[in-house]
Amino acid sequence: MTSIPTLDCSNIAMNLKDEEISVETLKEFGQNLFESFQVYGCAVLVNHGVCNKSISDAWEANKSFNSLGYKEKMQYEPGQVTGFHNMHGYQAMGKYDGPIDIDWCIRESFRFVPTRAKETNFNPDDSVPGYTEAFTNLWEASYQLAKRLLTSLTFPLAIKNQNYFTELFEHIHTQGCNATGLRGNGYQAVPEQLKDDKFAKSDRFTEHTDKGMFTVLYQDVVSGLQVQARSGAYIVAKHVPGSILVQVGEILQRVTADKIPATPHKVVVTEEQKKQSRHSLAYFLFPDKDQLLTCFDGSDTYPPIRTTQMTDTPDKLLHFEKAA
Ligand SMILES: O=C(O)CCC(=O)C(=O)O
Ligand SMILES: [Fe+2]
Repeated sequence: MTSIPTLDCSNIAMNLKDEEISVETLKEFGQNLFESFQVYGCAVLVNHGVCNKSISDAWEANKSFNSLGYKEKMQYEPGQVTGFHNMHGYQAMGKYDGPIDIDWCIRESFRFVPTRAKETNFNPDDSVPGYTEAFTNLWEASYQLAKRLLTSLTFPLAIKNQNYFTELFEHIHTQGCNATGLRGNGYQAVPEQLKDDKFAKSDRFTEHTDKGMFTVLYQDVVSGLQVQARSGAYIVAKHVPGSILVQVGEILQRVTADKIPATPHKVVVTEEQKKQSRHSLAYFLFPDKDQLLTCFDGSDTYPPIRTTQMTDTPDKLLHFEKAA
């Protein structure tokens, strides 16, 4: 069975400063990343130089948070918020509310936005000491990686300005201006009493495309993620120790006028995996909330739209209305 290409990032790794990487090196990497996106919609990155401790600290914080009781987690649920960029906190999705008295949901997540963390009470440090610091660190490390990858993608698209994409999130560190978040996902093991329940038999995460520019995903040894290649076939995203998976989001598809299409993916579960919980960390990079998104090639493949129109309109079809 085909597998997702593994890209060796040693030459562009995060322990290297920008000035230590030649244009030729970045160009070659960008071409490989682009080709992987073209065929598979994603790429597995190894030797990326994102600090192991940042990954493991956030990983442990996420696991500890997911293992808390439902009532405790709900203290960090922000309720209704105005605007996606303000969404920071816990969300239980697919909560079981059948005849058996049990606290169980298919997927739960904590969406962490550092600038929001500074101004809200929805930070779980009382329950998981060090949570905010760990999530802030991995959020920042993922941002640095994402910037380098986006700079490399300007070459295969023949964009002269190497900062073309990175200029879309100049206000990423300013409160209230940007929705970029690190989401800690948790999929609980299916309780024995629910094993024949229709609800408990469904996928852990139904097929979807992510909305952002792209997603930087830190995966579990408990697999289940499948990614749709451009051929239409679903490919199993195996866990490669120490690796990072990058996937294309809807906004990158839009601004590249379909040159890099968004990647459908889902998380399925086998009978064996149902006995195990699963965790993942997904970093979603968004342009600034008021940024006007236009097609990079000046074409009118899609009409200009602001980031908030993409993030705050639930109907995905609207996002992909072609220009008349
Ligand atoms: O858990 C995973 O591996 C995938 C998560 C995902 O697709 C998402 O958070 O959007
Ligand atoms: Fe996703």
